Amino acid sequence: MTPAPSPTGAPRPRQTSSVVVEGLSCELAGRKVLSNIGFAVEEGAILGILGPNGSGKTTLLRCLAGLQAPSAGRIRIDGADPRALRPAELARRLALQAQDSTAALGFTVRDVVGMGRLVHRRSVFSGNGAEDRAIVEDALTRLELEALAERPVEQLSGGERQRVMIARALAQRPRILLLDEPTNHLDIQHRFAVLDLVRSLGITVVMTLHDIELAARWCDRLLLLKDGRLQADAVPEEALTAERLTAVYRVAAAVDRRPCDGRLRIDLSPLAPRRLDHA
Ligand SMILES: Nc1ncnc2c1ncn2[C@@H]1O[C@H](COP(=O)(O)OP(=O)(O)OP(=O)(O)O)[C@@H](O)[C@H]1O
Repeated sequence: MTPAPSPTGAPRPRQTSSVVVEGLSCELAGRKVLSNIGFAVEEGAILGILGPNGSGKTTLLRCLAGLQAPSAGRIRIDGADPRALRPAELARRLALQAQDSTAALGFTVRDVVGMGRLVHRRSVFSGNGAEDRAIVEDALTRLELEALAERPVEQLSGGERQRVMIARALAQRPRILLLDEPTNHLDIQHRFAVLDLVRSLGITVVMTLHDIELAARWCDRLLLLKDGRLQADAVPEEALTAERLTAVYRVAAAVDRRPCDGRLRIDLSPLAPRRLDHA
């Protein structure tokens, strides 16, 4: 997959924070699923969110995208509260690739990627300009979807559909990209390719991931969540200690660096089974 240009061409200098979260808590169905979360993402940086199932990763992304109201705290997306922005204005600032792509069923791949351009039109009924078409073709090419462009999305495999949803988010040409487990259906080659592509965009990216080594390799900073609470907010080398991985994931962990390139090597294995004491 070919790296995409940032909307303005060259990657922007990393100076200001494009995402700022302070004291964020969120309740769903009367249960607190995020508690007092705070962090900032520098413009152009990639933030990875890690944590076990149910730790609040998707809820945090939904809060950033303005889809979920916090019960306390403050979120700023390029200086603005996402829930105070008009939908079109918010969509020009950020794009969310969600895990659930059922909204796209019944459309071809090209149509679905083209939906990323709708936010840039005055009306959904206004014409599909040459620039829009070129951006859609570019996104299809970058995600290696040209051969699938006329196929209905419901006929695609899980990994192909995942690439379509990423292409749609790219076609939106946002300043901030939110990705919810962008690699979970992808084979290893496409995982690397998609993450290389994301890295090459030069825009701010916040993504949830389950693969800890991929997160360590492609993210500038990592958040670790457990039960809705922040356990770490640091560069991968500092966030991913063996003690913290054991505490967060309840697995045995060993972390060292590969001699060949100095990258983090993370070895996880089950904890010794606990004896079940029966009275
Ligand atoms: N609409 C909802 N109503 C009530 N509870 C919800 C709702 N959505 C999520 N939850 C709960 O909130 C908690 C956090 O869910 P969330 O989807 O954010 O976790 P996650 O870290 O993304 O999990 P996973 O790794 O399994 O995708 C979970 O306990 C989940 O059951």
